[in-house]
Amino acid sequence: MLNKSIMDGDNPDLTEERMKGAFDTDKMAAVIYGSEKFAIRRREITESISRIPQLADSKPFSFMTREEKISESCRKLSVLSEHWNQLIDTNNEEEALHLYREVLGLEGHAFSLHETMFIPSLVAQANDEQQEKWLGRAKRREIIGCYAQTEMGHGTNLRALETTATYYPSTQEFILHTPTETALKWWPGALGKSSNYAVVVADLVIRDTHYGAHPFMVQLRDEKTHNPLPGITVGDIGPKMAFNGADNGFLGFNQYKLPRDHMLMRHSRVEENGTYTKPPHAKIGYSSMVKVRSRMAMDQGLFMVSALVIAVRYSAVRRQGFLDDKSREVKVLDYQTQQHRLFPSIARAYAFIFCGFETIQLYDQLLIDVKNGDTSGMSDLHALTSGLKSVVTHQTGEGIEQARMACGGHGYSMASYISEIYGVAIGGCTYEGENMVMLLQLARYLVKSVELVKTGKSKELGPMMNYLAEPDTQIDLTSGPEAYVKVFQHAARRQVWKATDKFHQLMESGQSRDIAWNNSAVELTRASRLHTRLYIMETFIRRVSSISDVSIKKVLIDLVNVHVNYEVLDIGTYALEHVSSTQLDSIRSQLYSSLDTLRPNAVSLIDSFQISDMQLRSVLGRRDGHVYTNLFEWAKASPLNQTHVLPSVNQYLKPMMDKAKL
Ligand SMILES: CC/C=C\C/C=C\C/C=C\C/C=C\CCC(=O)SCCNC(=O)CCNC(=O)[C@H](O)C(C)(C)COP(=O)(O)OP(=O)(O)OC[C@H]1O[C@@H](n2cnc3c(N)ncnc32)[C@H](O)[C@@H]1OP(=O)(O)O
Ligand SMILES: Cc1cc2nc3c(=O)[nH]c(=O)nc-3n(C[C@H](O)[C@H](O)[C@H](O)COP(=O)(O)OP(=O)(O)OC[C@H]3O[C@@H](n4cnc5c(N)ncnc54)[C@H](O)[C@@H]3O)c2cc1C
Repeated sequence: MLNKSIMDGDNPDLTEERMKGAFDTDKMAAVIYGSEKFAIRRREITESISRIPQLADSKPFSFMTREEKISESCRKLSVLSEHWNQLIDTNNEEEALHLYREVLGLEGHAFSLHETMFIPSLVAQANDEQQEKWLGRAKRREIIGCYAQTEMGHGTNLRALETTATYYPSTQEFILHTPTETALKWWPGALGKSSNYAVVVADLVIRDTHYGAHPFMVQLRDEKTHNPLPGITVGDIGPKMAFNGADNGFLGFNQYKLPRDHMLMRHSRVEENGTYTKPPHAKIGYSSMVKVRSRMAMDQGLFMVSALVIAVRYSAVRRQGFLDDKSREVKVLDYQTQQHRLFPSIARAYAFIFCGFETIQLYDQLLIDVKNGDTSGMSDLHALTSGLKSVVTHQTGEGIEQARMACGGHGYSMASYISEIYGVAIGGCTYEGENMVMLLQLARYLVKSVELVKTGKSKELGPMMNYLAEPDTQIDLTSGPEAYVKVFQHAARRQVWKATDKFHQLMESGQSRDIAWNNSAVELTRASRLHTRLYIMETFIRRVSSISDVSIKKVLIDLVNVHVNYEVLDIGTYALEHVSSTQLDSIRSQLYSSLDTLRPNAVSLIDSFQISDMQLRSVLGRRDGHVYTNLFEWAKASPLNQTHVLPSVNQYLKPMMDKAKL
């Protein structure tokens, strides 16, 4: 059996799709998740979870209030605490994240930031003694932590953070203080009600000199009573667009005393007498953000996949309208428009995940290098992950929204769960650096790269930048995916140079650097997007070329074909400089035929992600495809349907109607 999801009693339309798949979904899972070993571990973990009934949702999540969601996730976390060691290798971050996704889903929970930012901050920023003191406790979950950086008045511009940490040599203490309302920490996940510790980012002040943002380990709540400690104001910021299982919070300090050794001192130090040692790289304190950004291609790829699993499975069981055969309605997945809506997103999701593996490894390597005193890779990874987080979050948002529309009316129902996936994923456009701002960070790097080329220093170009120095060449579109890479290189190179030239010309015309930058910003962000999309395409092709299994490689080449054709058409206005409109027409025809080629493998391609029904929380996306019966059951479970006559009818509608009858 090539598609391992085939089960007796499933919806025959889905079974038919799974029979059509031309490759082994377990083998594809090994490619997606980086190794056969991890793909197997994922399945084992999912299987073990299913044997612990207390880990199941106690009722449909969509019908829960915010308080119920928070209580439910805490209940499950306490059940999990009895099983951690038997379920996962607790030192393996990917296993832990899989466990969280399966059991707790995506709406957030008390440990939302503990694994993703609190522990990584201690790993990257705390010195050995500090790690000895806190890291073990954090890993054993004796304490719950979060990452408190953003303030009500400033998230983007970290240099303007108002919270101060003033050092007093006389007492060898810092005083943490929130001088204004806008200085309140605002947004940190799991801060409001769950965390009892936080890595707090504050402006370090010693003898009236401001040294800028530095991280501090701060206890917020009493470990016995969980009450806030004196001098601390903390609470929940209220409901959000989505992610309402998490208690994003506010935090204020009133002259709160903190011992000297609570500043995280791996890279910068404050001695007892107040002498300050600066870090080996000015931005090393920003590393926790780079860590999360380096994960975002993977995490966003998986958000998009969840929506696509739902939309593709549903499209294979939803029948509406006719093609040739007028005796039976067709699966909506057979419509070219439906394929055009969904398949390019499947391709992007695969591409994002392959990029994600690469950037996660780059971050892990950077962490080792920095520990050994080598900070030279920081700028490259900062630039790469800044662009990547911006492009993948934006395209993921687009892909999920198309997946929702592809499910018609039922996509709009919470039974599909796609709106929740969208709401959580789209937050990624904002958190870890607002997308425009991060595109402009990459643009700084691109402009510097062009300046290197212009001044004859091309040899100093960073990784992935050599194409900026190359001349335009003739493109032979029949020579395979590499030709499409060339189209992207041409378009990206032209746009990067154009934006840089504009910036330079504005400065030459007398504008200050900052004003010239602002007046070139839209062109600069365009350059960053093209450069990043080129990186995604190259990574995708490189990864697929490295695969040896013939059937897996074949279907992934089909997916690459969808990707490259779609992407080049999508940047048509830029590509037109290098590709004629006749050539674009031929790319369009190739895209349509590549959609056709991919069609028989669509369900197997999304099944390969092996996302469980428990994690998916979607009636439309059920693995067994029994959508309609379960849709009715789901609606019957609505709290509104627990009584025939609502109190509001008796109180308002009935008297109103009765009065109208008089
Ligand atoms: C993992 C999640 C899994 C699932 C998700 C599920 C649900 C979601 C749940 C929760 C969300 C999770 C996490 C969210 C947490 C947060 O949002 S934490 C807060 C994040 N905040 C930000 O990202 C703030 C963004 N702002 C910045 O990073 C900086 O302010 C800035 C980079 C924009 C500017 O910094 P400045 O200090 O002012 O520097 P600059 O003058 O612009 O640049 C000077 C030079 O420094 C280089 N540089 C900047 N940053 C770095 C870096 N990190 N590393 C290396 N170099 C850096 C910059 O490029 C400049 O270089 P030049 O050579 O050009 O001078
Ligand atoms: C779901 C979620 C979870 C979060 N979790 C955390 C957390 O755990 N910890 C934490 O500390 N924070 C967290 N945050 C906060 C988040 O990191 C910030 O909201 C984010 O960095 C954006 O900053 P901002 O809100 O100040 O946006 P702003 O900077 O105010 O953005 C507003 C507009 O101004 C534009 N803009 C701002 N500066 C520039 C510029 N220099 N050039 C051009 N345009 C500019 C932006 O592009 C945007 O269009 C979270 C946010 C969300 C939504």
